[in-house]
Amino acid sequence: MTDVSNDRTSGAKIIDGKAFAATVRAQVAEHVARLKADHGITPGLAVVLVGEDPASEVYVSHKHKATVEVGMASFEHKLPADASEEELFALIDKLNADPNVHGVLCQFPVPDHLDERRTVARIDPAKDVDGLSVTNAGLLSTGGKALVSCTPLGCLMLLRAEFDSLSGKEAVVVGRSNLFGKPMAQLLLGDNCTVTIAHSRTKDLAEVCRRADILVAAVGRAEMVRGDWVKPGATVIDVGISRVPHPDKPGKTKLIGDVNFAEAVEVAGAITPVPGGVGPMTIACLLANTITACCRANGLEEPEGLTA
Ligand SMILES: Nc1nc(=O)c2c([nH]1)NC[C@@H]1CN(c3ccc(C(=O)N[C@@H](CCC(=O)O)C(=O)O)cc3)C=[N+]21
Repeated sequence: MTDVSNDRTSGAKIIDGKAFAATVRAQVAEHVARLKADHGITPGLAVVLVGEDPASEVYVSHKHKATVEVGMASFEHKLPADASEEELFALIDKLNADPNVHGVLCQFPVPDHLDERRTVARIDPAKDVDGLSVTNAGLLSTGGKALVSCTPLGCLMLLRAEFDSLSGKEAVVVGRSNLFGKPMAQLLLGDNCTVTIAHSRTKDLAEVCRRADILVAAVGRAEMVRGDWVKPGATVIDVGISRVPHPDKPGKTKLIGDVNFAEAVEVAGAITPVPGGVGPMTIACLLANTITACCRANGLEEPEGLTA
């Protein structure tokens, strides 16, 4: 089957995350223009990259480009792979204190001699646009005004657009990371879903997944979720991004998700593709979080629709 448009007669609706992300970025750009015109404020995002991981370099350059495109200030800081914790923390302290920087993100993974938990803890929670700090995770789970981790926030936006209401839906999140699974579960709970967090030790994982009206796969294992794990008509959100050798183009790679797309698309009601699904939403939500942080820092009203 080659037709992947939304009006096919069989198979699932393909959720176009790339197009949705473009609308989010356009909203962000409008707010940036207003902040500049009405208040003389340019929202700024600082990204810190330690070491020379090629995948991370690509992500960071995508983030930089997207930031500049919406009219924000982008501050890129690269530290050598052998940078000490003192050097990294000195940089984070400087960004925390800089009034032109409203969001601070340290790209992960960091080299082994550095500690992600300690790094996140060093970032001012008000600038923690990854939503990873203990403060933001705690605010999210207690229904407060958190900065919410970008990928789960993007998934929530896609899901809200698919349904009139998420209330009462059976949601299964496969994966329990602090970066994704846990905040995703909290967001779905906040929208009144019945939430199950499944993971690698879950008994009868396929059976648990088959209960889901909303199945969110973030296991980190390529194509692990098979077609017969999907309840007919379910909405499937694929958070996986594995880079594998391209089957037809020697020397090239391709991205695949945690869901076996070809199988699942025949069963699901709606499904996100990889690429072009969740990934672009992550970057759009990073920009959205920077606006939110900027408005809060300046005591201004927050834009609607860009937060949870
Ligand atoms: N502190 C931190 N925060 C992050 O949010 C973070 C991180 N570290 N480390 C790495 C992961 C990964 N990540 C992605 C962002 C965009 C795409 C994205 O735009 N993907 C496109 C395709 C891109 C391509 O073709 O390579 C898509 O799925 O369509 C994917 C993955 C953010 N991460």
